[in-house]
Amino acid sequence: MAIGYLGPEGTFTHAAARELCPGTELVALATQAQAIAQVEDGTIDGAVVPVDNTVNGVVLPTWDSLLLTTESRIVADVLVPVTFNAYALDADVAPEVVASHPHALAQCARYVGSLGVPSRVTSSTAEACASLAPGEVAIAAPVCAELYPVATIATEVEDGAGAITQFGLVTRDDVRPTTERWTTVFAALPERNAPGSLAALLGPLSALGCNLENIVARPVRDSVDYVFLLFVADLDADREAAALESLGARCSGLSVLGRLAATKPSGPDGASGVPVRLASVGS
Ligand SMILES: O=C(O)C(=O)C[C@]1(C(=O)O)C=C[C@@H](O)C=C1
Repeated sequence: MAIGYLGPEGTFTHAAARELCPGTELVALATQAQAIAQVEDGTIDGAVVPVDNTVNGVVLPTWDSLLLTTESRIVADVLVPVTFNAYALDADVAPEVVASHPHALAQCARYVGSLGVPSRVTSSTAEACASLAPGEVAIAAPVCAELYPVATIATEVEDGAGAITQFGLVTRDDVRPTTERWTTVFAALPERNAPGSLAALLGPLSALGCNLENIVARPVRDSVDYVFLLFVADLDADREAAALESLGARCSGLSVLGRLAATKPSGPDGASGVPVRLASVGS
């Protein structure tokens, strides 16, 4: 059993993979696109990928990669609190460049701006530490202080405390999480050439008592069409079946990209999925 993750060691995805798949062989890969493609073609048994972040929203490269698959879907998930430190090879560094994953640079925009130097985008936060050059500052997880030969020059450099990233386990098995309630992610291609086709697709969901929590439009490759990612929350099995039937009758293509547990333990205060997101937005 081998599970891929966005490497190298010390990424937030690595932490999520250890939580979701304890005792399993973990394989470091360069991108989540590569990880999902390797699940799809059977090279690996599963992959852990970021799906949503309380600051940056849905993680588009993950969903765009899932849209290219036919067998793979998200079968389990976990929330990981995200906090960043700044590292350099030398504690007395005069910063010339700041390096990290684009999501990390965005979540630490104030600190990054205060350095007043150009950014170097890396494939992950830990990769910034692994490839750190003299004169560079890397932004990465606290655990990187133990994994890489770096000096910590600042801690908790994120703009706002309490950010959380949700990670999903992608496999080819259609195994539901052991919960009664979950958010199902449907990819639906409505019949677009008629006025009101999107409203016709979505309207019946409310009559079925389904909570449409989020909707994201993504372009369909090699076409002028868009596919809509529908995050429908608080579904039990019956309601999910009814939602599938209703959507299927009103669109030209439909697939289930995965199920995310609506309520799960995690976060420093033991708070749960959706309520955490709402609480952090409101506070
Ligand atoms: O670079 C990492 O450490 C990752 O696991 C990726 C990732 C992301 O894609 O959002 C995960 C969590 C953080 O929000 C920053 C980066």
